Amino acid sequence: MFGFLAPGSGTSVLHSRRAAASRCGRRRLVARANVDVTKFPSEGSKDAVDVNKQPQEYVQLKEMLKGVSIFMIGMMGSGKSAVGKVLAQQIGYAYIDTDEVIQESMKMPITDIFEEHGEAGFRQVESVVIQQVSPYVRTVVSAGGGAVLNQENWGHMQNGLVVWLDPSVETIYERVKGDASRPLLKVDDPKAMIESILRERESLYEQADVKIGIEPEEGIEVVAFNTARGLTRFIEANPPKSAAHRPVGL
Ligand SMILES: Nc1ncnc2c1ncn2[C@@H]1O[C@H](COP(=O)(O)OP(=O)(O)OP(=O)(O)O)[C@@H](O)[C@H]1O
Ligand SMILES: O=C(O)C1=C[C@@H](O)[C@@H](O)[C@H](O)C1
Repeated sequence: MFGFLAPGSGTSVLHSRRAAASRCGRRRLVARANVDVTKFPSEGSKDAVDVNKQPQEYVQLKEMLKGVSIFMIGMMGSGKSAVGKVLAQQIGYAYIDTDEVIQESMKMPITDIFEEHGEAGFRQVESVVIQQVSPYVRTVVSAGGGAVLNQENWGHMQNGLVVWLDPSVETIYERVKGDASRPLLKVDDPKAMIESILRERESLYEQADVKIGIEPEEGIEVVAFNTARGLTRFIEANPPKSAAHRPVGL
């Protein structure tokens, strides 16, 4: 059904009423979620590894990053949390998982959030979390698999470097098939669902600064190492513009 156009707005009255109601619901939901990422780790990892035994890639990456944060994106089960934690530990960064912050803030598991507030409600809280973590430095942020769907999230993630972990559909399925914590995969054919979600999001994941392809036999440590190498190469190819190189007057 179409509504009337509100004068000069280009949006229908019906649509704008709905939008106002949804903004109101959004404010209530976000207030209820009481998101406060400052409760989560923001300092470098306490279990920092022995630098003498550390692979050179991590030492080099840490130096080159100069504190810039890293956002891990990718499908459910791609390894964002597992790999993100290892990477954070190796380079002495803090680690934050947006799914964990959301669950803690809403005091319920993700499946319940989806049931009670729908995927849209979950996405709203997710965006608030991403916005709150975006100014952090020296942090590896594991973003939810669907965080890439929201354009504003991309704006916030541009404060750091974005890494896409990209295993095959088969590998993802093998990792998540026994796990009931992912509401989008509670369907008759989860593998077909993974395929369909990936198809829908692939062009968004492609926007990452660094893409890490993952072979089935590559364990978490190997992928973390490859991620460090990928980031190092990216920074070498795209060195940050230093103040000295900026045109005078800007
Ligand atoms: N390279 C790997 N080799 C073997 N197992 C892995 C690898 N990467 C991740 N896993 C395992 O796969 C499962 C899913 O990984 P993880 O939770 O890190 O994915 P995720 O991308 O954070 O998923 P979600 O977005 O759904 O939270 C975990 O049991 C993890 O230990
Ligand atoms: O890919 C997704 O849309 C999701 C991934 C998980 O990280 C959770 O954020 C949630 O289950 C939704």
